[in-house]
Amino acid sequence: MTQNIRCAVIGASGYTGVELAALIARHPQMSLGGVYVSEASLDANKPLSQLHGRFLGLLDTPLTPLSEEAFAAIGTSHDVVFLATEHQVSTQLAPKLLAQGLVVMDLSGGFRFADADIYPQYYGFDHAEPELLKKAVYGLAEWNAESIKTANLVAVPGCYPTATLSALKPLKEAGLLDTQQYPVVNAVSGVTGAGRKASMVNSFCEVSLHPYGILGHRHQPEIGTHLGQDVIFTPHLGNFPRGIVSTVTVKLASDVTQAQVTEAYQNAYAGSKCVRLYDEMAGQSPSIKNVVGTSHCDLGWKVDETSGHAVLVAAIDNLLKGAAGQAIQCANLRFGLIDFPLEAAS
Ligand SMILES: NC(=O)C1=CN([C@@H]2O[C@H](COP(=O)(O)OP(=O)(O)OC[C@H]3O[C@@H](n4cnc5c(N)ncnc54)[C@H](OP(=O)(O)O)[C@@H]3O)[C@@H](O)[C@H]2O)C=CC1
Ligand SMILES: CC(=O)N[C@@H](CCC(=O)OP(=O)(O)O)C(=O)O
Repeated sequence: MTQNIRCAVIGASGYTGVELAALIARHPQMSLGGVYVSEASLDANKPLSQLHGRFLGLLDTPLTPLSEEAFAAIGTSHDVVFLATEHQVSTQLAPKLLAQGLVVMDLSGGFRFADADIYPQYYGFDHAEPELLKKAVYGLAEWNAESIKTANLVAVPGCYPTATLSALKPLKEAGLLDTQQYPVVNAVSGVTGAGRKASMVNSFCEVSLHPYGILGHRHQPEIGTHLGQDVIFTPHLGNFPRGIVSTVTVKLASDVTQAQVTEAYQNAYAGSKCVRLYDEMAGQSPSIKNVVGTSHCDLGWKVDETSGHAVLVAAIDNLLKGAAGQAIQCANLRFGLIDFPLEAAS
């Protein structure tokens, strides 16, 4: 049980960063070291709890501006750095942190593809570290556990891909999907998915419920790449703070039954503390209400054996299983720690 993994969080004032800091502070085998913002941040030196009142008395640590000096010193007092920063910022910071001998858990999309050609089209910049892309491990914790255990750079998946891949992969791996038909993914996210920085798009009076990024969102190739089959993905922004429901319609291979689909899920997630399977026969369905504030991924499914289609449903908290919670799951695997927060009381 004794371990003390020293953790830093860069981007700690943001929505995922503060969740990370809170999880680390409560982790029985981790300690929270530096919490950083950009050098010119308006929030530099403010206590984290001044920005996020929920953590008053729990996270009063001041935010350190990431000067060159502060950056150079991170390696002397930490084992792992969590990057809760924008994609291109992560691609600039990660190589220098790895060179300091640190393990890096990156929450951005900066290292989720081995192929650098994806970046100009879907992220709007040329990737400066194409060789490092090949070394990064995709941190979908239930599916890549063995590789994560030895990785120095983990690319924690996006929130929509976490929910959607968790629903699709058991069927794909069991050979139950019709490979000629694109799975169709419609997902709704709360507004924290867009980050803490104010913008017209995520302002309270502007958000109702609408699709966005139609046929061009960067999570479409992320899901397709890590599934091994292209999909149609349409995200929607909903007027609630946090949580994602992803509803996926698939064409199944010939003669696949409800019982086979159920068996695929049960086999894939046997022993998983994080993934919870809903019993459709009992009339339950995954919902945001049941996962917000937790690192669970709730899954449900129903097969129409006549038409050969199935509808799969996944629900997660975008800031926890969709970001900070999964990053901690990956760090637990990497350092051989207990399964906090799903094992320990939170
Ligand atoms: N929100 C979500 O649901 C999810 C987000 N992600 C990804 O996680 C990352 C963080 O997202 P989120 O928490 O929403 O973002 P936020 O916008 O809420 O926070 C960004 C953080 O980065 C800091 N920052 C900005 N520039 C720098 C810099 N150059 N150096 C150091 N710190 C910097 C900001 O502080 P300041 O500007 O004051 O310096 C702030 O603390 C992003 O890559 C996002 O795509 C992944 C999955 C889900
Ligand atoms: C509601 C909302 O805006 N969500 C974000 C996805 C957040 C996420 O998972 O982020 P990354 O892949 O960027 O790390 C979006 O659609 O861009």
